[in-house]
Amino acid sequence: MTLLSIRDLRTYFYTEDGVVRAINGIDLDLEEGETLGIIGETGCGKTMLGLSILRLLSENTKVEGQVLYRGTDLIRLSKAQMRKIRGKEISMIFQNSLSSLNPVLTVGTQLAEPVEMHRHMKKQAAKQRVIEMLKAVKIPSPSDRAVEYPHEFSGGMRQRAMIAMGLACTPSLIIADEPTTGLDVTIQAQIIELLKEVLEQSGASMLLITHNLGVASELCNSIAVMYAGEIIEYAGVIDLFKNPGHPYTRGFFDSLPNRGLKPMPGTCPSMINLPAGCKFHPRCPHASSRCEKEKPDMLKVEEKHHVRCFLYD
Ligand SMILES: Nc1ncnc2c1ncn2[C@@H]1O[C@H](COP(=O)(O)OP(=O)(O)OP(=O)(O)O)[C@@H](O)[C@H]1O
Ligand code: NI
Repeated sequence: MTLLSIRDLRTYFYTEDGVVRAINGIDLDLEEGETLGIIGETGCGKTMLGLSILRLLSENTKVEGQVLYRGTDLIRLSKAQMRKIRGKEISMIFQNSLSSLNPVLTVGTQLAEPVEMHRHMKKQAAKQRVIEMLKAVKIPSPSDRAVEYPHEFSGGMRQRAMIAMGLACTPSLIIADEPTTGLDVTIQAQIIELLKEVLEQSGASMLLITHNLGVASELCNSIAVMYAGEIIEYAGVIDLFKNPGHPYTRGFFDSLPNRGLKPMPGTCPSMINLPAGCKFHPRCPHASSRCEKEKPDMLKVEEKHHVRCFLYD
C-alpha cells in the first residue's frame, strides 16, 4: 500500500531578493514500511521537502501540488486538522537535537507533551509512557534521566531522546533530517542500529534526509537524488550504488572521501535564478545544446530506476 504520494510539489519563498524556488515539481511515492533516502548536496532542498510535507514553513512561503497521505491531501487540510496529523501520524526528527529541544524544560516534560496531546493521556500515565520510550531508545536509568534538562544529556543521548519523541505516538511515517549528523562515528553507528530496530518493530515508513551515503545505504530501500529542488534520479539502494546513472549522481559519489574525493566543478545554482533546460547542464560534462533548452523527463533505465537525463533518451 502506498502511504505517501507526492505530486508536482512546489515550494517557493517570497524574499526581498526575489522568489526562491526551493522545490520545483517533485513526484514521489512511499510504500508502507519502506525507507526512502533523500540525498543531494547542501542547499538542494532536502529539508524544505520534509518541512513542506508537514507544513512547517513560514508565512512567506507558498506550497503547491499534492501531498497525499493515505489519500488525504495534507496541503488542503486546515491548520487544526494538520496539527492532529503532526506528531501522531507523521513525525519529524531534526538535525540538531540541541536547538530542537527546549532548554528550560526537562526531557521528560517535552516527551510527555505529544503523548498528552494526541493520546489524551493523564499526567501520570504519560510519565509512565515517557519512561517506556526512553527505555525503548536504550537510555540508561530512564526515570532519572527523564527529570534532567537537555544540556545534561550528551549529543548521542539527546539524539536518542529526539528519536523517542518522534516515536512517542507510534507514527506511520517518520521524516528524519540528518539524524546522525554531528555525532561521532561510534555514536552514529549506534543511532543507525537504533533506527533500524525501531523501524522493524513499529513497521513505520521513513523518509531519511541525509548527505551521508553510508547512513543511506544502511537504512534505505530506495533513494531519490535531489538537485536544485528536483528529483534527478530514483532507484533501489543497491542499484543506485552499483549503477549511478545521472552525471550529477556520479559526480556526487566521486566527490566523497571514500570514493576518491574528486571535487565536482561548479556549485549548486541559486534557487532565485535557476538555469533553463536541465538545471545541471552548466556543470555537466555531457551537456549538449538540447540540455540548455529542454528539461528532461524522468527516463526509465531499468525496472524501478529512473534518471532525468537525455543520455537515456
Ligand atoms: N526561510 C527561507 N527563505 C528563503 N530561502 C530559504 C529559506 N529556507 C531555505 N531557503 C533556501 O531553500 C533552498 C533549500 O534549502 P534546504 O534547507 O532545503 O537545503 P538542504 O538540501 O536541506 O541543505 P543541507 O544539506 O545543507 O541541510 C536553499 O537554497 C535555501 O537557501
Ligand atoms: Ni537540510
